[in-house]
Amino acid sequence: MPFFPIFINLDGYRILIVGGGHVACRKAQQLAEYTRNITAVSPVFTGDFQKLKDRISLKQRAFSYDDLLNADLVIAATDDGELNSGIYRRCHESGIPVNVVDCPENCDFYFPALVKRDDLVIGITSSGSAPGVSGTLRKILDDRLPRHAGELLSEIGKLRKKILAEGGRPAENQEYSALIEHFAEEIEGVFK
Ligand SMILES: C[C@@]1(CC(=O)O)c2cc3[nH]c(cc4nc(cc5[nH]c(cc(n2)[C@H]1CCC(=O)O)[C@@](C)(CC(=O)O)[C@@H]5CCC(=O)O)C(CC(=O)O)=C4CCC(=O)O)c(CCC(=O)O)c3CC(=O)O
Ligand SMILES: NC(=O)C1=CN([C@@H]2O[C@H](COP(=O)(O)OP(=O)(O)OC[C@H]3O[C@@H](n4cnc5c(N)ncnc54)[C@H](O)[C@@H]3O)[C@@H](O)[C@H]2O)C=CC1
Repeated sequence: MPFFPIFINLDGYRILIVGGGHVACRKAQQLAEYTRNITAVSPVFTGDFQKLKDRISLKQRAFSYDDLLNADLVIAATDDGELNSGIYRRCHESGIPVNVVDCPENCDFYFPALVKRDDLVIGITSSGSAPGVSGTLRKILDDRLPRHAGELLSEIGKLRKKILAEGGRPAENQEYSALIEHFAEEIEGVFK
């Protein structure tokens, strides 16, 4: 079965990343765009990972199972398969959602490839079939999607809020429909 995409508000989630390598770093870079409450534990962090130190709490030591006591969402991203499976089992016992990077069967949730323009977020998955394909499609969309798509969305969002505050219905508002039409034309232009 394909994976179902769910977009989560990460406010209030304490996220724990176990591992400090290439894969853990990619997960950390993604998550850091959506929340500040991230801790990573690893005896060694790559140079790119260390660049995130202002946004992520880096604990330079081996993982301890006690680390799970302060976590609501866990990413097991070490190169130690046995440790990753152990983290999976303990998270399951404790009811903590977990992503295990070397074992799709041991994942409660999966990372998508992401295209982001402010609040506009496109998530892509191959449902585990071939993650490299998700990354390739992400690059194509990211190159084409206009940089200002997020600003256009923000403008439309502000109008929608105003209409709702005045007791109106966005779907019946001409200015709102015209802005969405303008948005569609801008996007369609680059995909023709
Ligand atoms: C199940 C999942 C679990 C999860 O990690 O959440 C998973 C699992 C595994 N990935 C593996 C390999 C690779 N993964 C990538 C890249 C990405 N992987 C991502 C997600 C996911 N990967 C989830 C499924 C999502 C989906 O199906 O779409 C992306 C989309 C998001 C992200 O990581 O942020 C990100 C692209 C981001 C971008 O470019 O935008 C590359 C390419 C590269 O590194 O450039 C390779 C090498 C090429 C290849 O194999 O395709 C392996 C084998 C490891 C080994 O060989 O040891 C496993 C384990 C297994 O399959 O057994
Ligand atoms: N899901 C995905 O997107 C992908 C998953 N993988 C898998 O991800 C795994 C990790 O790959 P890389 O990041 O490239 O490896 P890496 O060798 O760059 O990093 C491994 C990290 O694990 C840390 N680590 C090891 N023992 C630890 C412990 N006891 N406590 C805390 N941290 C510990 C190391 O310090 C290191 O930072 C591999 O098993 C690989 O098969 C690989 C590519 C993509």
